[in-house]
Amino acid sequence: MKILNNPSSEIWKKSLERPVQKAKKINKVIKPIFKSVKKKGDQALIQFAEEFDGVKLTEILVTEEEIKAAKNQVSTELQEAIEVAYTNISKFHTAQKQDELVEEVMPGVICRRKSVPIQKVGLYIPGGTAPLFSTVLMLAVPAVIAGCSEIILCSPPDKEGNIHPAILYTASLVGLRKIAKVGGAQAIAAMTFGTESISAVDKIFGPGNQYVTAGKQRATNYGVAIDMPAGPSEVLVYADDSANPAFVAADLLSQAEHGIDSQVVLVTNSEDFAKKSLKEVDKQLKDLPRKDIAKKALKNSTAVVVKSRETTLDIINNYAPEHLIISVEDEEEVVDGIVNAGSVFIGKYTPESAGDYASGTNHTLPTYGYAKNYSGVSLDSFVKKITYQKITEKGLKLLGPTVEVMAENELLMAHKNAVSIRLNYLKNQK
Ligand SMILES: NC(=O)c1ccc[n+]([C@@H]2O[C@H](COP(=O)([O-])OP(=O)(O)OC[C@H]3O[C@@H](n4cnc5c(N)ncnc54)[C@H](O)[C@@H]3O)[C@@H](O)[C@H]2O)c1
Ligand SMILES: N[C@H](CO)Cc1c[nH]c[nH+]1
Ligand SMILES: [Zn+2]
Repeated sequence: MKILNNPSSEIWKKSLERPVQKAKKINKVIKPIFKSVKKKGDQALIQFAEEFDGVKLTEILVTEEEIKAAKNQVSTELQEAIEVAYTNISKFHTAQKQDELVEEVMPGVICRRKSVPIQKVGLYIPGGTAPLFSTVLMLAVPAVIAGCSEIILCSPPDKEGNIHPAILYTASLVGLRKIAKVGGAQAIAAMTFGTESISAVDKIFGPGNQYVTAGKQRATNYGVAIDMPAGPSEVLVYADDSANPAFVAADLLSQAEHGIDSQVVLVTNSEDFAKKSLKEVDKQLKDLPRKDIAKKALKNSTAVVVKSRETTLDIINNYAPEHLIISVEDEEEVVDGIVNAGSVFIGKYTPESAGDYASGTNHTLPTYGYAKNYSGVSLDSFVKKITYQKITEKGLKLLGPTVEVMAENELLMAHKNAVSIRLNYLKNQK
């Protein structure tokens, strides 16, 4: 991880570029996967599991027996931790429910808006290098609270043809029953087109590697909605001398260990603090089981030393990090200046991993700068909002002439007539 001292905006922009996503190359791989799944259904899924996951599957869907057996393989300690996380995530997502909105905008013209669940949703749970059972909570809890009627979960099988027991345990705790042993772009294609075992869905959710992310983008060509591009994890830590360099290093490493294409950034006003933090990174890295992955991610990573608060905010809002940690004395002042970030962690006792697992917020967040125009997953992601209007006789008499004038001026006489015919009818009633 290199240190940039008071760089110009050209230099910090260049240094903070995310590792290149090989979109062209990845699309070349996933195009035939989509074609094959569309044509051959389950047979293609079995073939790709053999090719990419190294296992010959006989069944795509997880059986009830497998789900029951999974519970015995998850320690009581972990079951209890999952329960705490489940409770917090449920509380925060239930609190996001919105009452139906009703507004009488003029006498007799009543407008309403109501959240209605998306019926069929597909949840992707990554399983390539780490069994992300926490992602099950992040996606399934809001899907259930929203009231989605069909929920399918896809996750890659291991070499024995199993999904990690903690993923199965968590899915069953939340009430999911349809779980498929499919990973990568083939899982996304299956949820897009449907196969014998997997129904086509209306919207696909979940993070994943570049094949999954590109697959989700491709799914949108077929009328399927997606939550957002949620790719390689990243964090930006903004810290001053009041922060603890060991805490900062631990936070940087927590996201660097996700994948070799992850990126972490430190922004600080003190060169000395930057040096201390990077020394801690080297020290803590040695003991990590995933140090080889983290080391590669750190190669894409930078510490930026800047004195001015204005430039700091410029860097953060330009980078638009998936996760932003603010560990400075006047933290709330900084919070007010943030306009682009997936999720913000405030103060030195708020590690990013608390949000990854159990604080209650959602960890499925926009990466790669998409925090500029996307939100993270929330209850809203699982509903669409239908609007309604009811116009009474009195309302039409009041509003009708406005519509007539506007329609006439747009040269759309049929639109005008739909009002005039009613107003004339009401006139003749008298
Ligand atoms: N942004 C977020 O909210 C968030 C949350 C959690 C995880 N993540 C990210 O999710 C990612 C998880 O990636 P992962 O790889 O561990 O699991 P994954 O489940 O996303 O991918 C594994 C699958 O990729 C496919 N695949 C692998 N190599 C392939 C190849 N050469 N050709 C075609 N397909 C291939 C296989 O089908 C395999 O089953 C990480 O990058 C992590 O940072 C992001
Ligand atoms: N940090 C990831 C989101 O970028 C989510 C996660 C799951 N488990 C651990 N972390
Ligand atoms: Zn994480």
